[in-house]
Amino acid sequence: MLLNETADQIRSMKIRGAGRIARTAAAALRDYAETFEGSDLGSFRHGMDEAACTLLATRPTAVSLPNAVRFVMKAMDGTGTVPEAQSAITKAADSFLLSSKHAVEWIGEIGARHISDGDVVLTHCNSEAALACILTAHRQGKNLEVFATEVRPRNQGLLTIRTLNDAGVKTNYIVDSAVRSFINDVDLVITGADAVTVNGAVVNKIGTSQIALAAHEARTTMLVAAETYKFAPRSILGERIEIEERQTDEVLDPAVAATLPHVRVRNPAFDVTPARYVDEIVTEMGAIPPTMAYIIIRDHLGWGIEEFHKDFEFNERMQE
Ligand SMILES: O=C(COP(=O)(O)O)[C@H](O)[C@H](O)COP(=O)(O)O
Repeated sequence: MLLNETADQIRSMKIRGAGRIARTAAAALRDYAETFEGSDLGSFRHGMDEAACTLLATRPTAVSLPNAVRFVMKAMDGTGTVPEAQSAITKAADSFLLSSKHAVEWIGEIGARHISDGDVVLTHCNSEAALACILTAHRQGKNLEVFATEVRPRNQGLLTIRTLNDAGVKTNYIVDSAVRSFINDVDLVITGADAVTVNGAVVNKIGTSQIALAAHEARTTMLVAAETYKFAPRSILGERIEIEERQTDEVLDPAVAATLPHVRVRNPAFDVTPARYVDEIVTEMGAIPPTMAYIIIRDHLGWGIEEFHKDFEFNERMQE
């Protein structure tokens, strides 16, 4: 697929979910690099910067996207020829794809240990990482029941219930506003994440923070399943995660909206759950308290403060 087509598919949400978006972007950069013909390293780098920019502009919230793009682009550092740079990019992209796949598998294993036989689990949206925990526990023979929300307005819950149904997991499908009515029947909430900030706040599908509040009030455990490449390095510098606000026609038919001149339709796609409402974040490095986010960013992702200078140079180059 051409890079612009890939970008369109991410923008229109044909490809969605933070992990998939990141893997798709890494593969798109690799494929784009391989199509370059010529020997001028400057032109190659310029083309790669443009491709990175195109991908980064698709959706603003999932931090897995800039983290994946940076990981792949950084591989060009120190290369002296186009073939060298191409091969470094291919290697980095392939290594990201493999480690991302393994991360989800590990999260499944670790998350499944938090699920006991007979548990009722509630999940929101359609998260590979959250589903990995549920499906691993199911494969281990634990008897589970799941509540899955509808996820207005894009109904990602449909994807979730199909997957759960295909695996033979007993599932209840509920509208988003029914969460509080059922929360006392639930032992554990597991969601995914689009971003985790340095203070342990979790950015995920709109409605997650309401579910976390309901879980907190009911003393129901709230787990977040997230690969470490969803942790947001730039939040160390106080940079906020942009919450994507999508087109209003996803919420209300434009013909109806046209009859309501005093009504403004709002459609934020994500919200922020403060760390105090999250019991643990299940990463491929283990389950951690959300307050350990800084350690993940600094020690595991390797983002010391000096890295921001390099990152700044990269951003400057991309804006040229
Ligand atoms: O909020 C969403 C998807 O939102 P959208 O449908 O708007 O992309 C998912 O919970 C996270 O991205 C985690 O998913 P995963 O665990 O698969 O990375």
